[in-house]
Amino acid sequence: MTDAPAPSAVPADDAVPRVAILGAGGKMGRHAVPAVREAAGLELVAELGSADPLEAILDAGATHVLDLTVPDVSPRNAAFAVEHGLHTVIGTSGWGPERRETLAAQLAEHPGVGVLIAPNFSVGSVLASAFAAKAARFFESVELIEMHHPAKLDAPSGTAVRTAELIGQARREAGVPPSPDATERDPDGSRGAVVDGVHVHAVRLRGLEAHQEVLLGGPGEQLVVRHDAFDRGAYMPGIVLGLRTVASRPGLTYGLDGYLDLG
Ligand SMILES: NC(=O)C1=CN([C@@H]2O[C@H](COP(=O)(O)OP(=O)(O)OC[C@H]3O[C@@H](n4cnc5c(N)ncnc54)[C@H](OP(=O)(O)O)[C@@H]3O)[C@@H](O)[C@H]2O)C=CC1
Ligand SMILES: O=C(O)C1=N[C@H](C(=O)O)C[C@H](O)C1
Repeated sequence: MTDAPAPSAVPADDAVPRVAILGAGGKMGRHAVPAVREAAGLELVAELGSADPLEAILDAGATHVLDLTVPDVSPRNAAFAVEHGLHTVIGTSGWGPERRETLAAQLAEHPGVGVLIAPNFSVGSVLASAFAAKAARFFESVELIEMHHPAKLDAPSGTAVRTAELIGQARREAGVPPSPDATERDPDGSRGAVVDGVHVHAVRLRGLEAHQEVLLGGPGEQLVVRHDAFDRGAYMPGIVLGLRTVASRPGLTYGLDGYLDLG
């Protein structure tokens, strides 16, 4: 089984994170269960699904929660975990600014509790988003295409939103004007969603897993930053890293890049 890609201290025995996985029977959960079970310095104490009460987390003596559920229930799960002083790693999508603000406010009342919201656990994806953000100020135009399997519940993807936010911030800080666009008429929304000034297009296609392209355009040239996740194994090292690290980072961390030394 894969292990964490970046160095992170394996805690002493008395501080071994005791992990409850919410959504253990889902596509992500089914990979995360063996990954957590086999990771040095982590103990898996509960595998929970939608039929289980959240109190089962406490009954199992968990110190950490890994949320891999659905956008509608993830905020309720996180609020329960924080209320009970449990460090929490969230992979579920749908954590927009309002939800993050609410959670940060709750965390302020529970100093010492750490929460990581990781829109993407894949180190390659996190790097692709960082590269795109770094490049964004050098190009007039930027648009994003995210492509996923058709079972995905939300659009645009959490990764696309996070990437667009990073790009938007980089362009704002550099004083880059909006991408040029002469569109006058778009009754059917063909130009996609606009997230932080970035047009985001979502594709749902049988055969795909999780893919993203950031298109950056300047006079006479294009740079494409693309990432492909072919298998959910791509996310497991990031999950293990998150679980090993979250207790040492009180408060809210948004993005696995917060735990990676990207410079
Ligand atoms: N951050 C990242 O790197 C990644 C994030 N994701 C995100 O993770 C989430 C899960 O994805 P995926 O595994 O593909 O989705 P699935 O639909 O396969 O699984 C979701 C699981 O959530 C469970 N669930 C629903 N409600 C509850 C509840 N109240 N308590 C506990 N469990 C519940 C369901 O359990 P049951 O079967 O019992 O109903 C189901 O097994 C999505 O939001 C997805 O976008 C996906 C890939 C990577
Ligand atoms: O649902 C998925 O599959 C994925 N969801 C996450 C997202 O919304 O960004 C991460 C990855 O894209 C796979």
